[in-house]
Formats: sequence, C-alpha cells, structure tokens
Amino acid sequence: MRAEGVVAGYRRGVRVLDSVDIAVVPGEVVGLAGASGCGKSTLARVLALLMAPWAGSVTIDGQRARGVRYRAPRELRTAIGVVFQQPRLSADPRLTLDEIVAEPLLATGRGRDAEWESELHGRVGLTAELRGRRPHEVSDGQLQRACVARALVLRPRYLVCDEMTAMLDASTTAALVGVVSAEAERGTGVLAVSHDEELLAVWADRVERPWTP
Ligand SMILES: Nc1ncnc2c1ncn2[C@@H]1O[C@H](COP(=O)(O)OP(=O)(O)OP(=O)(O)O)[C@@H](O)[C@H]1O
Repeated sequence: MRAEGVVAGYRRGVRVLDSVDIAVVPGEVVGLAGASGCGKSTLARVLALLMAPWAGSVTIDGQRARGVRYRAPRELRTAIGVVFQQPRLSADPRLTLDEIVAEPLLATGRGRDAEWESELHGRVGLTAELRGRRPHEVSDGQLQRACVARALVLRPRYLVCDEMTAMLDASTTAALVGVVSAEAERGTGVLAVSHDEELLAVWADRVERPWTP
C-alpha cells in the first residue's frame, strides 16, 4: 500500500498533505506519528480510499487506485480494512455485535460464514454472550473488538488503524494491539496511526513522520 507525492486538503488552496510519500508492505506494522493536526487521519483516509488526493497516487499491490469510496474498484476497496477511533460512530446501533461483524460479508454479497465469524470473534476476544448484544449493551472496548473483527472479516491484505486504541483502557489496548500484530504476522500490512509515540515504539516495526517541516 503506497502513497506517492500525495497532496490533499479540505479547503481550496489549503494543503494538509503536501507531497507525502509512505509505503506499507505485507506483513509489517508501520506507525504513523506526528503532532495533532499534522494530517495523520487525512493520510489514513487517502490510503484507505476514503478521500481523493488532489495530486499524487495511491497504489495497492502495484495497482493504481482510481476513484474513492464506492467508485473505487471493489477488489481494491475490500483489500483494505479500516478501524477508527470511536466505535460508536462506526457501528449501527440497531445491530448485534454478531451482525456488525458480518455486515461486510452481506454488503459484498458473500453471505455469512459461521465458522470464520466464530474464529474472528475468538481472535478479538468476544464471547458468545457478547455477540448477541447491541452497542448500547457493551463497553467501548467490547464494541471496538467487534469493529476490529469487522475490519478483518473480508480477509483484507492491509489494515488502517486510525487511533484504534485512543478510547480504550490499557488491557483492551494490549489485547487489540496483539490481535493486529498477529494479523501482521499472518501477512497483513498495517498502518497504525497514533499520537502515542510510546505505543508505536512497541507496536510498530518502524515509525514514519512523512510531514514537510
Ligand atoms: N473534514 C474536515 N474538514 C475540514 N478540515 C479538516 C477536516 N478534517 C481535518 N481537517 C483539518 O485538516 C488538518 C489535519 O487534520 P487531521 O485530522 O488529518 O490531523 P491529525 O494529525 O490526524 O490530528 P489529530 O492527531 O489531532 O487527530 C487539521 O488542520 C484539520 O483541522
């Protein structure tokens, strides 16, 4: 997963990213660090094909990405799993955790896969009882565990974790960092965005700060 010469922003003429390069290869955890407001989340969105750069390119396994969100080709979109900071903003409150994890399977027409879903619930540490609860009946940490399982359910080749642990206590942070590290050992390339340099020092294989001074 590679960004080259990426220029991006929100307001005309105001560049948040000014010719930024970064690459994540399969099996490695790359930390993305930097001061608040420097553009970490913006770069994460561009790499996750959620936001179009003004200039430069994003390539996934050598294939140049054109179009973002539902305009991006499905094989590129589904190659990247994304976990955000606030699980409550990204989970449908009407669904059970079980249904939240399965959502991408249904959205892509693949249908449910009981064995794989159970394995994922096990990996992220969700019990059968928790699987039947809805977001308002679980903690932020339990909901974030479901969001990590959802990000993995389509077997993505890359994972973008944008401040994945910022809302969590130390033990849930350690558990989910462990889950993502295990995915990297299985060959997934991970971009771990965090303002927490101490966390990145233990989690990431290398830490990048690709900002123009
Ligand atoms: N949706 C948006 N509309 C307008 N400006 C935005 C938007 N999102 C971010 N920005 C601006 O872009 C700049 C970079 O924001 P971004 O969220 O990428 O930084 P960050 O490094 O992730 O910050 P933090 O560590 O505080 O989350 C900031 O100046 C921010 O105000």
